[in-house]
Amino acid sequence: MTRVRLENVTKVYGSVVAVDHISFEVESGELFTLLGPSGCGKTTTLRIIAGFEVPEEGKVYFDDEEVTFLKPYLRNTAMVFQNYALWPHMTVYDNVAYGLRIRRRKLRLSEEDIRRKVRWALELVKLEGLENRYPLQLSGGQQQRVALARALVVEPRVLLLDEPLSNLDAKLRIEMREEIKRLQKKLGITTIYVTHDQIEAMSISDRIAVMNKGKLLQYGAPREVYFKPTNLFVADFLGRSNILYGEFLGWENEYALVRIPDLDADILGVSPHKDLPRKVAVVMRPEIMKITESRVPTDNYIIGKIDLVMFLGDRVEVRLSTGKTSLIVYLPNTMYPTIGQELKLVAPKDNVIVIPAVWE
Ligand SMILES: Nc1ncnc2c1ncn2[C@@H]1O[C@H](COP(=O)(O)OP(=O)(O)OP(=O)(O)O)[C@@H](O)[C@H]1O
Repeated sequence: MTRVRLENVTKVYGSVVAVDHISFEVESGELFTLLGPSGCGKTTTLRIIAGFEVPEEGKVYFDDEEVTFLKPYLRNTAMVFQNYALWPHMTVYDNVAYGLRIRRRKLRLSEEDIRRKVRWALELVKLEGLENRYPLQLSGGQQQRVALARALVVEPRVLLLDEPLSNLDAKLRIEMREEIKRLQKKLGITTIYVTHDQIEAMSISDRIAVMNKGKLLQYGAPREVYFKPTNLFVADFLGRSNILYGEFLGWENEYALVRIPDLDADILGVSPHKDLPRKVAVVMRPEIMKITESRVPTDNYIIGKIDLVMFLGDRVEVRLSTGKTSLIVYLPNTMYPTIGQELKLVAPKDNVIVIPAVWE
């Protein structure tokens, strides 16, 4: 099992800083996800770890060994690509065996050893019986399984997955992400996963690193990053948020008090920052707001009128018009809200997040 550490890594293409002084550590056996919008530098970071790219600055370590300049084939990583990158003229068996055959001498493998290992990998990804098919005779999901088997068969120190589910339909994506998570836990391979899909990232990862414009903005366990975003980009990119701008008035015990002109009210919330500037943003997730029957205003009391109702199956999403703004609120699917209905809500102050009002 291998720890992966990046120290201050920077990669520049011409005038584009693809990766900008990034540092993080992936623990041994962990599933670590790089999450961010297109072009934020996720793939470049992965390619640096694989050794396909050499950074201009910074260092990469596998455990305590520096590998920044080590050739890719000496790192023993395996990569799975979005487009599978299977060899169309080779059968499933030969695709999976390929990595073993090129290492055959070094690893002193007999044809029987190879057969055993290929069988093991195909069993892991549930493709037994399809050994003699060609990639084009397989569905997208099956092709992705072959790609996964081909990566796992060499028993890599580090498994690198670059948007592996992007080409699959929604249902299959959910099925495969479950399977990847199960497999990864079973084998305990240190895995670095790249995606722009925040739900996929939260569901599959031990920890997530959120990137934007080449920079790593925050990393932590999914719950930590979701519930305690330290900046506006993370709050907005991960999950859905109501973001309201206001003026920080000071601390009331451990709570930040914020005047919000759009609500014509003061809101209390918690902050991951000890010091807050005057201009702040208040983040309220749509699911934190609770209906109250109280007419007596309490902390973080919000009253408004519903102007849009959307039934989403597992919940009802409403738009609540309040003050000069409109909030997204999730209600249980047992409720039948209607347009024009008045709603009285409380946003529990421990679930309201206050952060500086800057987008970086
Ligand atoms: N070989 C290259 N030559 C020039 N610019 C590049 C090269 N590779 C990446 N870039 C640029 O570096 C930036 C980061 O690209 P990267 O592919 O790492 O982003 P990404 O987050 O993986 O995006 P996507 O999800 O779209 O693949 C982008 O602006 C991209 O255009």
